[in-house]
Amino acid sequence: MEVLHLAQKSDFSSTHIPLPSSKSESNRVLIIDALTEGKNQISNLAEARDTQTMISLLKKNPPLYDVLDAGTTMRFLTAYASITNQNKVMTGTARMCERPIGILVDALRTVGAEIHYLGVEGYPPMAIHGLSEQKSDKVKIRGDVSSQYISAMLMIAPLLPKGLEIELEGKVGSRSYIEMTLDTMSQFGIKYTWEENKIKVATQAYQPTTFAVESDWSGAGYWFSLLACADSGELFLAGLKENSLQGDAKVVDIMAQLGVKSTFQNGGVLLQKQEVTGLETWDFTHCPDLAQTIAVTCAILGQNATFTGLESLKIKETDRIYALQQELAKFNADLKEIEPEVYQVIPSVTMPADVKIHTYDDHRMAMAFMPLLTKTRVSIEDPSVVDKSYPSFWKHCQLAGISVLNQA
Ligand SMILES: O=C(O)C1=C[C@@H](OP(=O)(O)O)[C@@H](O)[C@H](O)C1
Ligand SMILES: C=C(OP(=O)(O)O)C(=O)O
Repeated sequence: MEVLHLAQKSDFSSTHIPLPSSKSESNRVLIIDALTEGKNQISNLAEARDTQTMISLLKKNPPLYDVLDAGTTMRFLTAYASITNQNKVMTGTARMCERPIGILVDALRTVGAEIHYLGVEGYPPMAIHGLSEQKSDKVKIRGDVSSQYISAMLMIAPLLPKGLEIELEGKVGSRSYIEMTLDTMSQFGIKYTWEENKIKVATQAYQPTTFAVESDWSGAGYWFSLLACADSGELFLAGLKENSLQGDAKVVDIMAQLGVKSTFQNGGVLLQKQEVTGLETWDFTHCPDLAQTIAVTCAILGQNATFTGLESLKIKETDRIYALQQELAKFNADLKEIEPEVYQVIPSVTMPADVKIHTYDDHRMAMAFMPLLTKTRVSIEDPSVVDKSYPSFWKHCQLAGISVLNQA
């Protein structure tokens, strides 16, 4: 297995990081663009594998949509293939076939799509035979498993002959991603209402528009974390906006408590060190992709923070709770469940002279543990795992002056 060695370093003076674009925004505009038959001017699409897979599947339109490990690509294309009345087989990596999709399939079947499971009920692979007639204009979707099912239904809603009312049932997680979907749809001229737990979208046409994808706030988080853990320095993150569509922009507020000051300027954010005030508790329900980043930062900084809202982490690229516990233990830290669904970060008291991080086929495991290099020598197994969202991540580490040594 390939392993990357990162030398210890703790000063990052004036580095400019040309962040990659957001894969979440990219995958939404690609679906909307396909539904408006490509009359839009879209720029800054993500280099992320999840987005490149979406581009290639939409362009080549093969009978088998193999999305690899991309959750949004799987969920959004399942709805897209249904509304465009195509016969498709949807599949992905072994892990993708363990990530549930039954809630979306049930919603699509309710509106009239014909979908069959080819393996285990409720999970990919599935065969889609399209949606020839709309059976219902109302669906109920539980909100506590994945918001991607709701986003997928929302993006096809304007094209349904009778429009769609989605009733969100129970607790709604990753709400910021539903808002991102609706905000993006608005930019393409779509009107909707969201009152209490009902979102209504009438039949209407997407209007061609110009859309520039913003840099990725989830990817930005690793640089905030690096500076939080460093002794000194300054980093500039390019292409981030103060009024972002992305919920992970919350990292600004979290990191303000963990010693990083953010100043929006020159089309990006300047990060500077400031005093750590301490992060006591944080609810990650609406920004789950920041959880690994903040857990590792707290473990390194000696912060006993309490985390909630981690329920969805177990069904992502890997079981991220288990993966975090295993890897934090390598430098004597932990993420301990102190009561059901309440976790406490137990920080490291003694740091080994080197730590080897296993990455569990999860890009965020590789990137979240990178800041450990401020305290010790780090090696990262299977470093190309970052390609899912941030293929230039290790090059950007080199830009920051980190010595990165690749070994087979
Ligand atoms: O809609 C999106 O772009 C995403 C929604 C979130 O997933 P869940 O809704 O499954 O939590 C997030 O974790 C994922 O990285 C991207
Ligand atoms: C969970 C993620 O992605 P997805 O669900 O789209 O595979 C992620 O990028 O952290």
